[in-house]
Amino acid sequence: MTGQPADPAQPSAAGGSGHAVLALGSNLGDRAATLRAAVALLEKRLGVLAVSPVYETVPVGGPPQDDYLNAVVLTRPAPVRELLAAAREAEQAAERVRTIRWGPRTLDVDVIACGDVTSDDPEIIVPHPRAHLRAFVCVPWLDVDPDATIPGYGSVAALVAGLAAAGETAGLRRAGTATDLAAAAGLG
Ligand SMILES: Nc1ncnc2c1ncn2[C@@H]1O[C@H](COP(=O)(O)OP(=O)(O)OP(=O)(O)O)[C@@H](O)[C@H]1O
Ligand SMILES: Nc1nc2c(c(=O)[nH]1)N=C(CO)CN2
Repeated sequence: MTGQPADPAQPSAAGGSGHAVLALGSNLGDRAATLRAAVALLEKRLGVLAVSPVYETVPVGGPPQDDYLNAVVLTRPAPVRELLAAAREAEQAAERVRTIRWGPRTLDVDVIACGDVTSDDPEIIVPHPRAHLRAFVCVPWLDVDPDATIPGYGSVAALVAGLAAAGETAGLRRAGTATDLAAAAGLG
């Protein structure tokens, strides 16, 4: 934590009200270690408020590739460009190489939402335009914030129910406690 009150609902003039939501994914290299390092970096740059359980997930879209570890992190709110900069810094620290769209990667960090803030800047679209379609985002997000909503799409609980009914959650399973991310954020 950064020494400020850990209240996710605290308003912030810098980044709108509420907290920011970042989604992490890794399917190359030591996936669990990569996620832990990313959470530690996000703690330093933004201040981590909560981390979800880690899920092992079947790849959605893209070429045939190995399974992912996915998790969601809640951070303090910040301007969306700052959130993107922290996400990119974490990806660079993991030596991410961009090749084909939706191809395998050491680390992907997507900015999913930040309270009720919206951005249509193509460099940083908020809420993330595909978040509501992705069980590997919505399921861990719901775990860590049961009251979550996506501006324009409604409650994440309802989205997860719809994804489950469509069979989209079948490719997710909780990873073991060895991948727990809380310690990496200093959350004990
Ligand atoms: N909310 C956002 N979070 C992260 N990147 C974003 C966001 N909105 C737009 N972008 C832009 O998307 C571009 C592609 O990002 P990236 O290569 O991580 O895509 P991807 O993770 O493969 O696919 P997807 O966007 O479907 O998750 C980046 O240049 C980035 O600036
Ligand atoms: N299971 C899973 N599938 C994906 C993921 C991901 O993180 N997990 N990320 C993608 C592009 O961001 C495309 N497909």
